[in-house]
Amino acid sequence: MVEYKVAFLGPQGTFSHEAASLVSDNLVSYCSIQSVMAAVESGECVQGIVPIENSIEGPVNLTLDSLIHNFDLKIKNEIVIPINHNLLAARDMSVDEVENVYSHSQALGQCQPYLERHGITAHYTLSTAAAAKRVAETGQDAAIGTLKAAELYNLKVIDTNIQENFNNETRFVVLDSNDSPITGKDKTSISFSLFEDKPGGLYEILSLFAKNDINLTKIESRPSKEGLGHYIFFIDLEGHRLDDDISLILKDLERNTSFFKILGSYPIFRDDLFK
Ligand SMILES: O=C(O)C(=O)C[C@]1(C(=O)O)C=C[C@@H](O)C=C1
Repeated sequence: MVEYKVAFLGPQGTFSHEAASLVSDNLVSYCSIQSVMAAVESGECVQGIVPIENSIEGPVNLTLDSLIHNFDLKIKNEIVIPINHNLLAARDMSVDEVENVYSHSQALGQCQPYLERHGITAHYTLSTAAAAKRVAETGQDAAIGTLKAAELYNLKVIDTNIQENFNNETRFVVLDSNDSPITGKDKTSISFSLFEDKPGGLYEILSLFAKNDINLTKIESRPSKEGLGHYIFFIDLEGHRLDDDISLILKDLERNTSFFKILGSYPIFRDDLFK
């Protein structure tokens, strides 16, 4: 456990809080993903924990976009935790009495079939715990959130495990001003844009990894915000940016792309990493 301050998406009782608790006891809550990142960039906190992807809903776009366009932070670690969603309300009621539910967009997405089945209307909040807090304060409607949030905000648990499937996991990243040294079991996250839209453009880049037997664990694209048809690609690969073969490929990639940013090298998540 580290002593320095670590920022997380709050308030208390979010899934980000659960992930951040694995890293530190000295946690500070912020109300948005951008304010977590700003706290690390300004030095207010040494590290920040933000969600980056979910096994049902996919990428957390705000995290990807902010890492590219707004902040210069490095990924120091990844944390994967199982996500079980619960329906919470201020009083005991049956699911069929619930008409409106509040939660984070990712959580609402992960529970969408359940909400549809019960005819419940979804409303967004900045986090699951912000929704729980709102329901506790107004005494109205329901929230989707953690059991910890039910305990903290004194809410009744109306239903449990309401997500679409039982293998729901979210991957969080620990952001810092530096990434991690080589451990031998690492991953590297990079992002880049192609010079031009031409046949085989992305294939040429990907073939650099294939030829060197480097396994890619994720590929994603986001609009570059320069107009339709312009994209930024995000790739996670196995290995460290300082490994000999990977550092050569990354240099080659930098020369052959119009935009290139290394988001960081970090140990591949294992359950025992933070114990
Ligand atoms: O609102 C929370 O509890 C969060 O920590 C955010 C978040 C996310 O953005 O993905 C984290 C995990 C779950 O996937 C749902 C919501």
